[in-house]
Amino acid sequence: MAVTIKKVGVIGSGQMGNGIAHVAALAGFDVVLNDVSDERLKSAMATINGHLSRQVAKQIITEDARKKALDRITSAETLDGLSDCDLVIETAVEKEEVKRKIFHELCAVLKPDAIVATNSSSISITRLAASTDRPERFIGIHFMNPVPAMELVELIRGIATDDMTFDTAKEFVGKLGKQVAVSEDFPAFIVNRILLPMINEAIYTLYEGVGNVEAIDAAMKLGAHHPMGPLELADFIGLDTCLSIMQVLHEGLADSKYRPCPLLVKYVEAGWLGRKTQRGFYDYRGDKPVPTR
Ligand SMILES: CC(=O)CC(=O)SCCNC(=O)CCNC(=O)[C@H](O)C(C)(C)COP(=O)(O)OP(=O)(O)OC[C@H]1O[C@@H](n2cnc3c(N)ncnc32)[C@H](O)[C@@H]1OP(=O)(O)O
Ligand SMILES: NC(=O)C1=CN([C@@H]2O[C@H](COP(=O)(O)OP(=O)(O)OC[C@H]3O[C@@H](n4cnc5c(N)ncnc54)[C@H](OP(=O)(O)O)[C@@H]3O)[C@@H](O)[C@H]2O)C=CC1
Repeated sequence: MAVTIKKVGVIGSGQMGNGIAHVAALAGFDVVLNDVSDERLKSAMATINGHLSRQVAKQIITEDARKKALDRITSAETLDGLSDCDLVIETAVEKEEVKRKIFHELCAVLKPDAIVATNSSSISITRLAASTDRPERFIGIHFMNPVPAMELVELIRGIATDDMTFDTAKEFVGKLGKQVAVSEDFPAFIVNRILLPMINEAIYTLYEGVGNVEAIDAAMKLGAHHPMGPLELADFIGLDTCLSIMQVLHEGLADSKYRPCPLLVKYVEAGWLGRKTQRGFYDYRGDKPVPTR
């Protein structure tokens, strides 16, 4: 049986964190948003306001709903501010050691009956659960990017996740107006097991000179009706996140077909992480994106 969720904590206020805070506040939940710096939190609040305002302009929500949603979000620079949340969703960077450290610190201050979730794109839910004091109350709630626009959320149980936690997470996702797909706890789950090898292959296609950035993206947009080309989508997801997911697939499934393309590694090493750093397969610093290869 599900328990009632009223207050939701979100750890990490990047593109996924601000999207999750946005949809949760709009659905009537109180939200506490946490990040490592005040500057990050201020920028996330401005982004959320911008996205809500766009929804007002498109008459998807009312001005009153925008104001009420913003009022429901508070920010917290430390994890202490999340202590009385009923559900905490971790959505910091896709690095296992960072997530484990967060869970260790969070569990020390969080009320014992609260549910802890991760928005990880790929990492074992069972392994992350083992770094908490409550593996039975731990679950993967994997949102898609951009959160306000995408209909799907994957739910992933770890080996110890109990039925109450699963039912509560399912009910929570339903209240956000999203559909659930249940995935077993395998590397990268369902969507990224399929999507990321396609993106990695597009990067190999570029690396081997089969086509340039423009040709590859046009081919998949016009030839396969994808809403974004694979390289544009990689920049949108974040090349650091794409590389981490490929590494989890490669290590977790021990199959060379998941080898991250060396060109993806090179872009990440250069700090060209896509839209969030203004440069990736496209350069976003001008009026319109310009391919970098
Ligand atoms: C990596 C992982 O772990 C898993 C993943 O998320 S993989 C990535 C999955 N996502 C995708 O594949 C996205 C593919 N792209 C698309 O579907 C579309 O290009 C898109 C929905 C992003 C934009 O669609 P579009 O028709 O070009 O733009 P537009 O009409 O302006 O926007 C459609 C909606 O998206 C919203 N949106 C667009 N970009 C947004 C952003 N960056 N942040 C928040 N919302 C955004 C708009 O507000 C709009 O919502 P409303 O209808 O509620 O106003
Ligand atoms: N991008 C995508 O398309 C999707 C991503 N995800 C997953 O969501 C998570 C976040 O991704 P995304 O939002 O794209 O990443 P971003 O890089 O946009 O945001 C991550 C945020 O977390 C912050 N952060 C880092 N360490 C901590 C910490 N210890 N405590 C609190 N905040 C911290 C970062 O701050 P700073 O930058 O200062 O380090 C940054 O603000 C990842 O696990 C990713 O795999 C899931 C679905 C889709």
